[in-house]
Amino acid sequence: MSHLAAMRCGSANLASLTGPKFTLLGASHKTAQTVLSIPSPLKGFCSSGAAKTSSRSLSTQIRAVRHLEGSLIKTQNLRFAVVVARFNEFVTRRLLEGALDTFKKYAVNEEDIDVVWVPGSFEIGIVAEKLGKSGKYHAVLCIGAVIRGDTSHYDAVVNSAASGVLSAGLNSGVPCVFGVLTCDDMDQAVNRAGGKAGNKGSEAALTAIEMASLFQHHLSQL
Ligand SMILES: Nc1c(NC[C@H](O)[C@H](O)[C@H](O)CO)[nH]c(=O)[nH]c1=O
Ligand SMILES: CC(=O)[C@@H](O)COP(=O)(O)O
Repeated sequence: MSHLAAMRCGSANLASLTGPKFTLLGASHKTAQTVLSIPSPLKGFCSSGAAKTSSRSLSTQIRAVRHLEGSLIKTQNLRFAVVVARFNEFVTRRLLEGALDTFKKYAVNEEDIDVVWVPGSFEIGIVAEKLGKSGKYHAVLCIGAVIRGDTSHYDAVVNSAASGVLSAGLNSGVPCVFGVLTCDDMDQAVNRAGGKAGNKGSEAALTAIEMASLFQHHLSQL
């Protein structure tokens, strides 16, 4: 069912709530129980001819809003690729360590993680896209550290890295997570790679787990 169809169906339900038979306040206890006991999140939510739906099926269509969210617990069968830029390796290695620690903490199997090194952040996108399209991974985590120099080179690398990771995700359909630091100086970078401001590699790994789980457990049948 498309989102549009779901929305149409949703408005049909809303309209029915104002009708004589289906006012919310007038709903019997029995009806409320019926609503709560609908088993599958998708099955029976919307039939093709919403306008022609019978009174009986309408009562089973009034239901709570569904919230779909990735789990940080069911991680055992999730596979990840990590693309890491070697440029500013002093920083990126620490980001990678943070990411691997987090994967371990959340029970991702070591053999389900592949780490791919690239020269710099500019090169991350093309590799992430290839890995995403391989069908071998549930998410691709991209790690790099871009630090401002004297010229506009910084902006070119930052923009390319961000749009490269974004495109990789959109083109492959596999979540590609942006764990690339964009810093004015080395201090800012070190602080975010296990220093005063935490470890952004670790945070990005958590995002990768949540997105992998969301896709695997909720979005794969759409
Ligand atoms: N200056 C930084 C770079 N520059 C290198 C580029 O990423 C790229 O490898 C080169 O232009 C060849 O295509 N990379 C970083 O990751 N961080 C930097 O601060
Ligand atoms: C972000 C960079 O690529 C950086 O190393 C470039 O430094 P510069 O602008 O001084 O050439």
